[in-house]
Amino acid sequence: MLEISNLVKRYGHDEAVLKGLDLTVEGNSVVAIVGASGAGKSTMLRCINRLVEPTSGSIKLNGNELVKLRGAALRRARRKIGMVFQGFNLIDRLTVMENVLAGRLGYVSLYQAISRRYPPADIERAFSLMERVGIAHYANKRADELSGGERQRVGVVRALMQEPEVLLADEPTASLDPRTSEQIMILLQSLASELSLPVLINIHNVSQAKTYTERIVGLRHGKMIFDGAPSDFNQDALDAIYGGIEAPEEEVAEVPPTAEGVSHDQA
Ligand SMILES: Nc1ncnc2c1ncn2[C@@H]1O[C@H](COP(=O)(O)OP(=O)(O)OP(=O)(O)O)[C@@H](O)[C@H]1O
Repeated sequence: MLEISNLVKRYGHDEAVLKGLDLTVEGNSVVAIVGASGAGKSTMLRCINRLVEPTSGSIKLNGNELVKLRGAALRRARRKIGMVFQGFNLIDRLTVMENVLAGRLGYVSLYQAISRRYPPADIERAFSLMERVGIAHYANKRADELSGGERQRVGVVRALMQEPEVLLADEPTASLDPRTSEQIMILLQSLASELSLPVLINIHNVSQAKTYTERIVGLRHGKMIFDGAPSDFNQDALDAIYGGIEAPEEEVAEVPPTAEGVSHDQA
């Protein structure tokens, strides 16, 4: 379980970007974080894995306070936080398997990593996860030979190799075409349930948030102004979050796409 209490982040002397956020996410839940550009979505995710230092507040993962951790304790805690990125963050010249095994870097010794002598259990886990997401046949391909959707599956498997207790996804579908985006959202949804993993997804596409997550958190100027079920995310909520700032283009569609129209083959 992830418990965020009164989280504040101020960059330098500027106005706070996060103004006292409270959010609790249980295992299995897929939560979409929506909000206009600059609302603080990425800052919030980055505070959780401490890529950004929170100014104050508390972030607990399964009871362990993350905010005060330093050095080795912070590195150990970070292993439990998987991250999936918009731009995939793969090493292009390495194979899919090598990229996936990079998810174990927090666990193996420097010697094992440099000599690529990962324990057999890591290799087995890598294959089984790659099979699960449909990329096992690409194990020896260079990462830059894959399509965007395949590359994001590599990114997801690499994050899962960490045996995370929470998965954070920062705009994981923003670089993908609509159909591939939907497949990745379905994959994240299924994995959350299979692995009892809380998943937080920063997403601009409100239609996808409504279709593929079970809870939407809306930020505006660093404050949470909506927290509820997708069915309650109505025009008033949209106006409150985006009113006067921007109209997310996907909301032009009157009817959000439903899961029925999407292939579940690879989910
Ligand atoms: N390293 C930084 N130093 C100073 N200000 C920053 C830094 N990172 C982000 N900000 C500011 O914090 C605010 C929130 O940014 P953040 O990236 O968290 O928003 P966001 O909701 O994720 O936006 P987007 O959807 O465009 O990614 C913005 O005003 C941004 O300029």
